[in-house]
Amino acid sequence: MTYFERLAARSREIGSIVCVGLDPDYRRHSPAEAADYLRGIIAATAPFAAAYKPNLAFFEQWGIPGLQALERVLAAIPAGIPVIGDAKRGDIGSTAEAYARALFEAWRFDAVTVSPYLGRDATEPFLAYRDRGVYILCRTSNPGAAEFQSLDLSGGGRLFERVAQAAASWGPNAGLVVGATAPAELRRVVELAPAAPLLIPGVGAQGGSPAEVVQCAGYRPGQVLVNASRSIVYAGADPGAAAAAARDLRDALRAARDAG
Ligand SMILES: O=C(O)c1cc(=O)[nH]c(=O)n1[C@@H]1O[C@H](COP(=O)(O)O)[C@@H](O)[C@H]1O
Repeated sequence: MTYFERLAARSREIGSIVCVGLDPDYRRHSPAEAADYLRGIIAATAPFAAAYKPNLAFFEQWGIPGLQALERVLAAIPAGIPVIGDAKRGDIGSTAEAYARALFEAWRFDAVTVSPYLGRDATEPFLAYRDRGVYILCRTSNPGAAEFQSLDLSGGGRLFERVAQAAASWGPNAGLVVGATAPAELRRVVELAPAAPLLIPGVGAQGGSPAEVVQCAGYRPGQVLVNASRSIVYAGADPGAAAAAARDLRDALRAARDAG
């Protein structure tokens, strides 16, 4: 089975399109404590998690002990729950090959995030792993996202629109990252690339609306995956609060589906 088939199966099995982001805050823990803490979060949130998404930066910030923590976190994720390695890589082909080997073979992620900025050849080493998923940054969730991504390409639409059209045709295992904080752009991406699977971060701490996400992108297991990190992992004092936050997000997305 491909990554997107596995994700769809997991999403349907548990009735959730929630991705739980695993981004430890260095101010709160040592790397070893972070691993213990996140293992507790995983145990508590697994019933609601269609996927997990550790962002590598939050582990790399500690150096080697952080990578050891990541190894322990990944080992705690139950088999059958896909894991996205959020690394946002992008480089010339030979370097991209090394990145792809690192993420898919050494770390064994089911999917990764990559930047389209270097062009198709730089994403091919990732897309060559046909059973894995490759989410290409299209319209990000940050306040300055429009600075480049919304630039008009004289007659060719805006840059993120071009990325949506191009990346969607790069291979059956290519998906797009579109932030929940930009609902109009999300709707436009779905118009331009209706078959492209979407990873949608930006609800929770960044303020995006789960209901708007479903209104713009639909509720499509495997094709639409909505990530929240801080608002789940640090929802409260114990893993029970994280479980409640993940469940609430699952329910908000379902309610939007049922209302539509
Ligand atoms: O690729 C991503 O996942 C990503 C893309 C984007 O446009 N915005 C975005 O927030 N992310 C990541 O999604 C996570 C969001 O975290 P919270 O804001 O804590 O929910 C972080 O790991 C971000 O790096």
